Amino acid sequence: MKLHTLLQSIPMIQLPKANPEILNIENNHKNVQQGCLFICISGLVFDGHDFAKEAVENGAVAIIAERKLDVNVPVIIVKDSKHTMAILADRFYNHPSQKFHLIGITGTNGKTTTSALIETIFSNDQQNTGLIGTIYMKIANRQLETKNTTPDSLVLQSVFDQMVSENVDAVVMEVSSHALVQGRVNGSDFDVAVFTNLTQDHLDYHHTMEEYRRAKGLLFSRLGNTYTKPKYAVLNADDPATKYFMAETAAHVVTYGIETPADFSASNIKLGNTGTQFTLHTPEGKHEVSMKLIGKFNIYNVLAAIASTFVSNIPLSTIITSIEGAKGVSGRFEVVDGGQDFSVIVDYAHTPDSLENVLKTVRQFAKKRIFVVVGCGGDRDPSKRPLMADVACTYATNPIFTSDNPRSEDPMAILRDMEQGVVGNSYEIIPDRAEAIKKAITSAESGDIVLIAGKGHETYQIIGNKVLDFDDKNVALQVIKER
Ligand SMILES: CC(=O)N[C@H]1[C@@H](OP(=O)(O)OP(=O)(O)OC[C@H]2O[C@@H](n3ccc(=O)[nH]c3=O)[C@H](O)[C@@H]2O)O[C@H](CO)[C@@H](O)[C@@H]1O[C@H](C)C(=O)N[C@@H](C)C(=O)N[C@H](CCC(=O)O)C(=O)O
Ligand SMILES: Nc1ncnc2c1ncn2[C@@H]1O[C@H](COP(=O)(O)OP(=O)(O)OP(=O)(O)O)[C@@H](O)[C@H]1O
Ligand SMILES: N[C@H](CCC[C@H](N)C(=O)O)C(=O)O
Ligand SMILES: [Mg+2]
Repeated sequence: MKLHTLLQSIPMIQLPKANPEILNIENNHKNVQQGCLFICISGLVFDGHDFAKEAVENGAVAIIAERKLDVNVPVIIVKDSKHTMAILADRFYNHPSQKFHLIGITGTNGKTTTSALIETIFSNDQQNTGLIGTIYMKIANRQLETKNTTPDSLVLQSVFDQMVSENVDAVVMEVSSHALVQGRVNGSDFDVAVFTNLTQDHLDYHHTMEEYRRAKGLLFSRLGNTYTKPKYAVLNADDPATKYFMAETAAHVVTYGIETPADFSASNIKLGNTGTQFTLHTPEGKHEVSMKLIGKFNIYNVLAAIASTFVSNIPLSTIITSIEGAKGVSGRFEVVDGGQDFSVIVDYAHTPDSLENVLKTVRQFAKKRIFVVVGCGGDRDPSKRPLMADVACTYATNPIFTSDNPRSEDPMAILRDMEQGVVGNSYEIIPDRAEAIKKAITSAESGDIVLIAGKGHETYQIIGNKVLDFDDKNVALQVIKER
């Protein structure tokens, strides 16, 4: 595409005389090749403007920047290069998200689980699907690795483009609050926006819960109806933030809930340790549902998935059959069975609310002791550390505090932050995660439960800037074998 054609999507800019063919767009100078448009982003760690010269040496034929640069290719000055990048990427790939049905999910917990359920429902409706989220991206039958839960706009639009090429009908994606603030999804044409819940996380980045809520709200405030294409905001009626999102959105509001009257709700809930039953209420009547997913929190995820696929015109019978057959997601309340006579569960709870939900669920079935192995991520919201430690001590009989991706922080300093939340309860500190898991599993006896929280599907432990192989499930299985 010619530079001038691409730049038509940006208002009030000074068009350069030169009009080179743009073969690709890049924001990391290391990836720049001949014919690229290089976009300078001032990030939190680096300033892309510092790499403009190297980008030109690598073959950049034009540059988008927020200030003048001394380079021998055209420089187009914009107010906000991150925002511009999203708009240009959408234009470069010819507006791919307008060519399929796009569902975006935001919320503190439950995004990955709900997106997996939605993807299963669309697949069972014989639709070709795409998925973008924490664990992986999927284009039809191809899986790709992800760096972020929501990729930056260049990666996102390029993946959307590949989805269009592979005739994908419906795409479900997790939309993180970081992504909304950083404009990673600007230019993406969502048809359905889903809200799971809002509880404390990421205050290192958003500072206050109000700011965090405002970030999540961007998914709904940018969603507006048009005559030809209705848009839906699927909101959790039981969460107080829903009132705020309702006021923000121009889309049709569809609600789900358990405690508060809603368009989609659940009653007669029976929570078991191998499955869950409930009566589902929908605008098309009520149905008995029996599913394998465990815990009240998963009823919320299921209701969100049911509501968003219902408004996407999937028959209710297909939706219910899919929910009843759904197996759950890797590292989310995943049972580790090495033939032992006590339960071992690996779960991705890494916020106070998710840890509380999952421990409350475990308590409902616990006959004897509950061991919980838990840590808190380094370079992430430090204010959740004492809260998570308090939750662990409140609901588990044998809490063991350990490390969970300490990153650049001293693991002991993170553990000391956790200890601040504990008053009077006993706990153990074992900084080495493998040792902590070993201690819990070797101490457990028949009828006990061991919950290993925080890393779920992750296959690494980040210590300093080293990414070491580490998998809670494998470590647990190994210890069970050696017992
Ligand atoms: C704090 C944060 O969100 N950072 C994100 C942000 O990075 P940044 O703006 O700081 O970028 P930077 O590294 O300073 O680089 C600035 C510019 O210089 C360029 N550069 C940099 C170095 C170089 O040698 N050459 C070069 O050209 C970079 O390509 C970039 O364009 O933009 C990048 C691209 O979108 C993200 O990958 C990066 O995520 C980092 C890795 C991260 O850890 N983010 C986490 C907190 C995050 O985003 N999490 C949410 C999930 C939360 C949840 O699920 O609850 C997510 O969506 O993943
Ligand atoms: N609806 C829910 N409400 C509260 N907690 C939940 C809910 N669903 C899942 N959880 C808990 O949160 C953990 C993470 O779930 P999931 O991966 O689906 O959320 P996520 O929003 O994608 O998280 P992340 O933002 O880290 O990617 C689960 O392992 C479980 O402990
Ligand atoms: N999306 C979350 C994942 C946290 C997972 C936990 N294992 C950690 O490293 O803190 C985050 O980036 O905060
Ligand atoms: Mg996720």
